[in-house]
Amino acid sequence: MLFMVEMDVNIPHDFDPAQADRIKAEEKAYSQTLQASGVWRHIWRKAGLYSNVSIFDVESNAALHDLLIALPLYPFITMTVTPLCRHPSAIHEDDR
Ligand SMILES: O=C(O)C[C@H]1C=CC(=O)O1
Repeated sequence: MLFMVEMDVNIPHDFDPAQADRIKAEEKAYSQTLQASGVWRHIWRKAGLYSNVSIFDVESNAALHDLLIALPLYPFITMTVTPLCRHPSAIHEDDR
């Protein structure tokens, strides 16, 4: 099942910068592990924003939920989740 997830990150200005850097490093490692596994198919920065748009390929809504709430930055992220399905004009076989 494919989902588009838009993540807007908002770390409070008074949050300890060293702690923020540690959480960001954990987030990067977590994200790259999931990308390598194929579950986190795409991640794009929204230009000019501390936001991304990502595509996940997971087995179920519950699997996506578990994956998202485990994000180290989760407490600082506002998310919008959109289920996706294959477009009838798509030409790439993996767009499903
Ligand atoms: O920077 C972000 O967009 C937030 C988050 C998502 C993946 C990652 O490495 O950081």
